[in-house]
Amino acid sequence: MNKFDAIIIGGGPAGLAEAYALKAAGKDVAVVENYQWGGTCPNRGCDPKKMLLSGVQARDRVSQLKGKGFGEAPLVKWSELEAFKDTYTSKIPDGSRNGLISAGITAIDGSPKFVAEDQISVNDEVYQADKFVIATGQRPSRLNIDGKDNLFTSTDFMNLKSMPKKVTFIGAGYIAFELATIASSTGAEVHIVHHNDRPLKGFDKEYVDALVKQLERRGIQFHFNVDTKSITKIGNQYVLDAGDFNLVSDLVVGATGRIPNVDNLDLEKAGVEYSRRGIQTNRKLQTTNPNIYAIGDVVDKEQPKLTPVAGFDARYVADVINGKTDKDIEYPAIPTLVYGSPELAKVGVSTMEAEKNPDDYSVVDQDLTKWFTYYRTNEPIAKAKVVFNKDNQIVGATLMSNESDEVINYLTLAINKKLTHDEILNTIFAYPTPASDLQYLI
Ligand SMILES: Cc1cc2nc3c(=O)[nH]c(=O)nc-3n(C[C@H](O)[C@H](O)[C@H](O)COP(=O)(O)OP(=O)(O)OC[C@H]3O[C@@H](n4cnc5c(N)ncnc54)[C@H](O)[C@@H]3O)c2cc1C
Ligand SMILES: NC(=O)c1ccc[n+]([C@@H]2O[C@H](COP(=O)([O-])OP(=O)(O)OC[C@H]3O[C@@H](n4cnc5c(N)ncnc54)[C@H](O)[C@@H]3O)[C@@H](O)[C@H]2O)c1
Repeated sequence: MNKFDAIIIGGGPAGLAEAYALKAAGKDVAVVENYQWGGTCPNRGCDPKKMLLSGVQARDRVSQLKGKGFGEAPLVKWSELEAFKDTYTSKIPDGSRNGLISAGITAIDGSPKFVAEDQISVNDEVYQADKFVIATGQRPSRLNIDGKDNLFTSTDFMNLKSMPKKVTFIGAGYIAFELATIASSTGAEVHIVHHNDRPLKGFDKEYVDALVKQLERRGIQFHFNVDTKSITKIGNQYVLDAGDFNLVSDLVVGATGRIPNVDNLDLEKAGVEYSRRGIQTNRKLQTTNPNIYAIGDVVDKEQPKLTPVAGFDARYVADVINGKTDKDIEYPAIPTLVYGSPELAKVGVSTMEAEKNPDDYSVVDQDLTKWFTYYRTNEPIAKAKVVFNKDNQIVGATLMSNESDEVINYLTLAINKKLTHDEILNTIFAYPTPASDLQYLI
């Protein structure tokens, strides 16, 4: 029998970070992956999405300066941009697998099943380990409606070889907003169909409404309170039917959330409990079997399911396994960001929570469009709501602009390090940059 100190199931950001951290501590480690080494983020998530968004960003920079040095901005040529994205993603699976092997970590291809509490079987071989770490992530959930097989996923969308003329997204969460913005920059007619009237739930409503208006100005059409009943293929087109509403398009992408990969592992044989929200863990990320941990997106947790959170989980569990900590996991403030143009970002105490507790928090809402950073690029929308506690310490923020992805990170640092206004004021930042605006935000 093959024996290891630790076996990790899933070779995505969580699993790979775990493997390297345990190997660095001298453990004998194996990782099992059943699809693309590297996982969702670099193959079919964050990274390809952000490469495709490069086209939107370049186009918008030009379009904002129309009549100020530029003419009409050209549309994004999808097939060229998609091919550019492929030059990055195509190298990920082999690169990720080879990286493990070079580090002396065993890479096993296949679908594992637990055959005992400390053993898995992969391709008819049995592997035993003292510790297991489950890091199998999530996959797109599919609406349970007639014609659900006609729905494309975010992965299918990012791999399209040509962009259809008319594209519909069902759902109004991160994926729908981001991919709709990309599709729209190619000149496609884009629709977002949502079952209620609260898109991007969890973000400040006023800012979401402003974002929706901005995307409508780009030509994206929103249809709220539409409960999709079926998708029927007629010829080369798809008919979305919701009773009193229907829409014909060339492509319908389901973007109604993701579900954890907990099936097919025979977790029952290892005594690991789970639900449709993911694997149940305690605050040490131990499952109901104390020698089996779960990390990253597959865990049933309240924290957002994001790549840096997966890495944080992995480093923490490595410390637990290596005996470096016996404390419960404590997450810092975690920034979340809807990419696009503009970007909507938040971190820490939400504006909703602050408004509900006016004795504890105050909110400073600022329009930034006239600030130099945004004026020079003629940004159509730039806003910030910053939440302070009673000691005037920044504890949360919601931002909307094309610079939000950078500024939210500075604010995250300020929140987690409890930086004061004076500390920011006494730091000399390069000027003029979004960082040098911090003294006016905090
Ligand atoms: C379209 C999209 C855009 C995103 N954009 C962002 C973003 O901008 N920023 C951000 O932080 N996050 C983003 N995310 C989320 C991010 O991709 C995930 O949070 C991150 O990949 C989680 O890492 P993980 O290792 O837990 O899971 P995954 O990356 O999903 O990796 C899990 C791995 O386990 C493998 N696996 C599954 N089942 C088994 C099995 N039975 N046996 C063996 N292996 C198995 C999978 O093939 C996969 O390789 C995005 C996700 C999507 C879908
Ligand atoms: N920028 C980022 O960090 C980023 C980007 C993309 C994805 N992600 C990760 O991937 C996850 C999944 O993204 P997502 O956009 O699929 O999920 P999501 O949970 O953000 O949004 C799903 C949306 O679908 C809606 N919905 C559910 N059922 C519906 C129905 N029957 N009809 C119409 N709408 C329906 C929900 O109300 C919600 O608005 C995110 O939660 C996040 O963890 C992160």
